[in-house]
Amino acid sequence: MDDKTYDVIVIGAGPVGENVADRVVQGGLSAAVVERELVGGECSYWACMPTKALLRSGAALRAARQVPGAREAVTGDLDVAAVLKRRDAFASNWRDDGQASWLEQVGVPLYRGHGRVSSTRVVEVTGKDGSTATLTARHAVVVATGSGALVPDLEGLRQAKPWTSREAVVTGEVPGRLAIIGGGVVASEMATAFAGLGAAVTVLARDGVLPLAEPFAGEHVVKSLRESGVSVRLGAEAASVKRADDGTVSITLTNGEQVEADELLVAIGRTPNTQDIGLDAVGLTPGAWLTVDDTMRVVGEDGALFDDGWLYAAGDVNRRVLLTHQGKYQARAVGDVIVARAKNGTVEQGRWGRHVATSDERAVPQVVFTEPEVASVGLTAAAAEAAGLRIRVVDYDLAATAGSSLQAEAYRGQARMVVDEDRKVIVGFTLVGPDVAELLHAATIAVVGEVPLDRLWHAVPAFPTVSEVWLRLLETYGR
Ligand SMILES: Cc1cc2nc3c(=O)[nH]c(=O)nc-3n(C[C@H](O)[C@H](O)[C@H](O)COP(=O)(O)OP(=O)(O)OC[C@H]3O[C@@H](n4cnc5c(N)ncnc54)[C@H](O)[C@@H]3O)c2cc1C
Ligand SMILES: NC(=O)c1ccc[n+]([C@@H]2O[C@H](COP(=O)([O-])OP(=O)(O)OC[C@H]3O[C@@H](n4cnc5c(N)ncnc54)[C@H](O)[C@@H]3O)[C@@H](O)[C@H]2O)c1
Repeated sequence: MDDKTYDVIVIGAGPVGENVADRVVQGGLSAAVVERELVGGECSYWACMPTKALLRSGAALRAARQVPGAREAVTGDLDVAAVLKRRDAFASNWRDDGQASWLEQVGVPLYRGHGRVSSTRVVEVTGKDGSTATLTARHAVVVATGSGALVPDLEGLRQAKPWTSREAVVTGEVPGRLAIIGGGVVASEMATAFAGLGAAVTVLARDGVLPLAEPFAGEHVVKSLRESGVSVRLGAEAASVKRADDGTVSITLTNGEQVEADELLVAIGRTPNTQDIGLDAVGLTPGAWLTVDDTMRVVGEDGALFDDGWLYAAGDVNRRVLLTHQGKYQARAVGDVIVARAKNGTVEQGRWGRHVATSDERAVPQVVFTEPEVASVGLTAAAAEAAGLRIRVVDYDLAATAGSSLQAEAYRGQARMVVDEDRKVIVGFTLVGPDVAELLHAATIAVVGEVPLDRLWHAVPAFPTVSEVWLRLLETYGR
């Protein structure tokens, strides 16, 4: 490999890193990207895309079974081999040719290898063949190295070789019995997917299911998982794990009970990929999340700007929001602000300015692709109260709209809007129900746009759609 100088060096070509580089180049600077694995990162090959492919066939089957006429046409269960094949295709068969050639097209050189910061604005790249390159940045280095699965220090757990989300996502076989430690997003989605694929699933949800969402979201998901045969053990905490010679995994709970399974998935959150990226070489702490200011520049433990501001961190690694779309939103802001600073342009860093990721604070949309789906944006009622807002909570039964009754028999769901009473705007919105994912963006626009409730009365939902819930919520709130 050769030694080169670029305006910007990005470490990590996940969804965030590749977008930072693209934006920088669009702004007229040069950028290079360093990637140790596959261009496209976790999201493309081990997370968003393949997991949603694993979930979609089951959702389509359930939807057909809920509509008379279609129901009669469905005679069998999921074709597991076909589902896994579709999953493989959505993970591009774990080949990154497509995304690597996109980088080439947009004019971003790719350095394949492990990147480490070695000194101010300098990144050393070590290729798999041991070759090295020294890349120097004129303006900025952006760390976009993402995160990996967190595996806790539980007695016997590592020796039992548990699955993390990666092994669950790539599996070629559906285990007969799958136990899951965790009750968050990964645990809920993978319980839904593997139950649909025929596994007997046990969820050990120490802190409940989807504890950060509105409480009714977790309740709906638990009810539905249980109806599909999943054993959901709320409050159950694993104390130790042992894998027997025949492959059986035994999980001993803190109350002494035992749960047996053929595979164990650990899904309790993420850890930053900062252990071995040279942070120690510049006086930062390896293995820690990188804290940033509003323009994604790394700050020290005291909150002061790190050095002269040459080091940025975007995406999972800065822990602001661990979601692809928010990371890419940060990437657009970071790419643009680096260009602005390099050209001595104006930095728009006020609230909702071009160079800051204001939505990260209170307007993050997320869809959990469980059955039913959970789609939310902004603050839950509890979070809004904790933030000191004077709120009113408005709930509506999603099944009571004409659109939902047409969509499916025995449709179950709920909607909640959280209104800031002082400003009469929506600060949080949650929808739970089949196929609510595509309803979310209207709520995101209402929250980000801080659209006054008075004006929302003029946004008339089409009849007969599930979106009519917007009108029902306003009517419930009163005019
Ligand atoms: C199972 C699962 C499902 C998910 N589903 C969704 C979803 O449906 N929707 C959603 O929005 N989010 C989802 N997420 C979250 C999403 O995957 C992440 O938020 C997103 O991938 C973060 O992007 P990133 O670019 O910051 O990091 P990553 O995608 O982790 O990419 C980081 C890249 O940096 C590379 N890298 C790391 N260290 C180095 C180094 N030293 N040198 C060179 N390269 C390096 C890595 O190889 C990787 O390619 C899911 C996560 C999981 C685990
Ligand atoms: N559809 C999506 O948007 C999607 C899908 C999957 C993952 N993701 C993202 O990926 C990230 C990781 O997901 P995740 O589910 O691993 O993390 P998470 O933070 O969503 O959930 C982890 C859960 O594990 C529990 N927990 C923590 N420590 C534990 C312990 N020692 N024992 C038992 N339970 C414990 C927590 O209370 C929490 O409920 C999340 O930030 C999520 O947003 C998003």
